[in-house]
Amino acid sequence: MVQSICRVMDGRLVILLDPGASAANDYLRQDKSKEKRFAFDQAFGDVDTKTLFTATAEPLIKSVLQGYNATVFAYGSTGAGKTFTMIGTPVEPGIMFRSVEEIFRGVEANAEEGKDCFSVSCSFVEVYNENFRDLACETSSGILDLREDPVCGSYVAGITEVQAQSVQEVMDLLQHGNQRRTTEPTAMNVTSSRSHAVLQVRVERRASNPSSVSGTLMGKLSMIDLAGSERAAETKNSGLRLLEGAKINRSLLALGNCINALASGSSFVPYRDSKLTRLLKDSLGGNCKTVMIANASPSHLSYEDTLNTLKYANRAKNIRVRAKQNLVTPGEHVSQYEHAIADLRNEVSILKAKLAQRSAVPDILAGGDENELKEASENWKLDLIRNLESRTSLQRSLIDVERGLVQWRVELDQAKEMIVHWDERMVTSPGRRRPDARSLDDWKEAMSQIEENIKENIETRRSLAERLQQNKTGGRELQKQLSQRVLNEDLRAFLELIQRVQVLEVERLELDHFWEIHRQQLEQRDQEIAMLREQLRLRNGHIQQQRQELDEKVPGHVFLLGSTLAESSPVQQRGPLRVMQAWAPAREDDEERVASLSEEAEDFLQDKINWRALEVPMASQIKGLAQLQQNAGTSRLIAAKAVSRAWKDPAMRSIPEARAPRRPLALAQGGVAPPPVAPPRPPQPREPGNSSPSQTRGSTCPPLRRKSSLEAQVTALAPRQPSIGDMRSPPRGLLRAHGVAVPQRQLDKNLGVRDKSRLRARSEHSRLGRVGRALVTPTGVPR
Ligand SMILES: Nc1ncnc2c1ncn2[C@@H]1O[C@H](COP(=O)(O)OP(=O)(O)OP(=O)(O)O)[C@@H](O)[C@H]1O
Repeated sequence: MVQSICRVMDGRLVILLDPGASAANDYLRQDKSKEKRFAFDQAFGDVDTKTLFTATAEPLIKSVLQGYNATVFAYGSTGAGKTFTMIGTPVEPGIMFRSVEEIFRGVEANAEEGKDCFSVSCSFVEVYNENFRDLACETSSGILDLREDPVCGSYVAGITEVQAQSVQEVMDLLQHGNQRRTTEPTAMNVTSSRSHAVLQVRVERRASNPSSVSGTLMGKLSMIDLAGSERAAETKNSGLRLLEGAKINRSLLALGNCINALASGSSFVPYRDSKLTRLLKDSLGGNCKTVMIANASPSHLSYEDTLNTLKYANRAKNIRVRAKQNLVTPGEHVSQYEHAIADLRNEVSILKAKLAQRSAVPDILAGGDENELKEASENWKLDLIRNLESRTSLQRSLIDVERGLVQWRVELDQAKEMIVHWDERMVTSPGRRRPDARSLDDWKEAMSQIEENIKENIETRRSLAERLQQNKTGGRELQKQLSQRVLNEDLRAFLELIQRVQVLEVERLELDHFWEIHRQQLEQRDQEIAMLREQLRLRNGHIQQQRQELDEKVPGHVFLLGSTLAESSPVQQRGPLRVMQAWAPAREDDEERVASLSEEAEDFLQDKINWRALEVPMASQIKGLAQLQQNAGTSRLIAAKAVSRAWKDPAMRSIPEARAPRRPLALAQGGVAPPPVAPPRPPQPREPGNSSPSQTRGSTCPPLRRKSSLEAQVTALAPRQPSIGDMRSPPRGLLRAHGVAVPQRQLDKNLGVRDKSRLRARSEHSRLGRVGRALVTPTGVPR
C-alpha cells in the first residue's frame, strides 16, 4: 500500500508529490495541494553508493590530499538511509569506505612519483547522549572532551589516532568501531543509530626531501553519519530510548539552528548549543569544503519527515564556506607542538586529579567486587530517591502553608472590617441584628485567633524553608558522590538522568506555586482597581450633581478645579497656579454695618486673612469655591476683610499686595505648603467690556496694586463694574456640603463681646470671608 511520492528530474530537481490519501479525507485541505519542489546541486533517485560517491565525496578527496579540510555528512529522519549511505554494507560499501580507498589510491599514486611522502591517521568517535566516546579503542569507556584549537579547529582531546598504512586497516577500524557503536531496534528502524558517528582521516603531506622548508600540508576529511531525527509516537520508544531520542533531536535542532543562522548570514551562530554543532563548526561555517547529503524516504508515509529534510537541505544551500589550504611551516610546527605539549600537560593534571579522586573512593568500591559495587550504587540510588521524595513533600507542605496564610490574611481583613464598622451598624440598624450574628467581642476574639494562626503559619513556613534548603544541600552532596559511589558508567548516566527528571519535577512544583501566588495577587489588585474605579465614578457623579445645583443656585461662582481629569487638565496645562484667598461677597444690607466697623475689628480681620498670592505646585491641593469680581476685564479677588475699606474708599477696592499680611491663613488647612512670595508683575492693560464671569476662567490676573488717584478718578467716571455687593453668597448649607468651616466660636473668643451688633456683622463677614478657600488664577497665559 506504500506509494513513492518523490520524483527526481534533471538530476537536480526534487518533486515531493501530495501524499493524496490524507488530503482526500481532509475537507479543509482538498483544494490545497501539498506538492513541493526543491532544486539542489545534485539529486538522486534509486542509485548505488558508487554513483553517489563519485558525484559527492570523490571531488573532496583531491582537496584533502592538497591540504584542505573537507566534510561529508548525511542528514535525514530515522530509517531514511544515512548509515546505508555513509557506512554501507559489506556488499555495498558506503562513502566512508570509498573515500578512504580513494585517499590511499591518491597517496600511492603520489608515492610512485616519489615527490612527497604522506602519513594517514584515522580516528572514529561517536556522540552519544551529548558525550564523546572513542570507537577506535576497545578498552576505552570514558567520556572525552571536545576542545578548540586556533590552528586545528575543533578536536576531541584524548582520542585514539590510528596510523593507517593501508585501506584494510581503516576498514578494520571502521568495522570494529561500528560494532561498538550504539544501535538499537526501534519501530522505525531495526538497526537505528542512537549516536552520531564521526570518522576523521588526517592526511599529512610533506616533501620527500627532509631539508625542504616548504612545510607540511595538513588535510582532514570528516565523514559523519548522523543519528536520525525521530518522533516518539512513530518509533514507539520509551525509557532510555526515549531519552536518547530527545538528545538526538536536541542536537539536530541545534544543527538546524546553526544552518538557519549561517544561511541567513547572521553574525551569531549558536554552535555551542550542542556537542555535535561544536564538532561541525569548521565544516559548517569555517575552513572546510562541505558536502551535505540529505537522505529522504520516498514513501508517502514519511511525507512530513521528507519535507523537513528537504527544507533543511534547501536552506543549507545558502551557506558559504571559505576553505583554505592548511600549510604548516616549520615555525608553525614548533608552535603547534608547544600547543600539543600544553594540552598534554593539562590532560595529565586532569588525570592526576581523577586518580586522586579514585583513591578517595571507599575500599569496598576500589576493591572492585561486583556485588559490593552494585550495593554501593543501589544505596546511592536509595539515598537519592529519599532525598527527592522528601524534597517533593517539603515543597508541597510549603505550598499548603502559603495557601493557608493567604486565606488567613483574607479572614483577618474581614474581621478588621467588621470591627471597624461594628459601631456604625449598631447605630444605624440596631434592631436588625440577627440572633446568630457575632458580637463585637466574638469578632475581636476571632481576630486574635486569626493573628495567632498567622504567626504559627509563618513559623512553620520558616522551618519548612530551612529544611528544604538543607535537603537541597544534601542533594548536591549526593550529586558530588555519584562518581565515587557508582562506577558503572551507564548506570551513572541513567541515575543522573533520573535525578534531573526528579529535580525538574520539584522545580515545576515551585513554579506552579509561585504562579498561583502571583495570580492571586493580580486578582486582588484587579478587585481593588475595580473598587477604586467605582468610587471614582460615584464621586464624579456626586460632584457633577453638586455642580449643577450650584449653577442653578449660585450664578457667577467659579470652580477652581475640575473634578475629572479632563476638566482639570486645562488648569494643569497652564502651569503654576496663582492661588489667592477667596471670600464670599457681602450682602447689600451688610454694607452699612461693615462701614461702621471699628478700627480694631478691621485690624483683626486684616490679621485673620492672608492676602498673599500663593504658588501651588499641584492643582489637586486646591479645594473649595471662590467668586470673582470683574474689574476692567481682569479677574480680581476682593475679600470680606477689605469690604469696609473698599466701601469707604473706591480707590482702595483693589487690594495692594504690599499691604498683605505675612501670615498664611486658610490655605494651610487645605494641605497647601507654605507659599513662596510671588514676584511683582507689571500692570496689564485693561480690556473694558470683557467682564463675563465665564470669560475670566483662565484669564491672566495682573498683580494687585494700589490705584493712582488719576486711575481712581477714571474709575469713578467709568460705568460701574459689578462689585462685591452685586454677588450673592452661596447658601450656608451648600458651603457646609463643600467642607467650608465656619469657626464662629473662635471668632467670638478672640474678639471679646463688646458690641453685639458689630460682632454679628463682623462675624457674618468673617464667615463669608472663609467661604472660598482659594481662587486659582493661571499666571502668564493669555486667554
Ligand atoms: N538505498 C538503499 N537501498 C537499499 N536499502 C536501503 C537503502 N537505504 C536504506 N536502506 C535500508 O533501510 C534500513 C534503514 O536504513 P539506515 O539504517 O541506513 O537508516 P538511518 O537513516 O541510518 O536510520 P537511523 O537514523 O535510525 O540510524 C536499513 O536496513 C538499510 O539497509
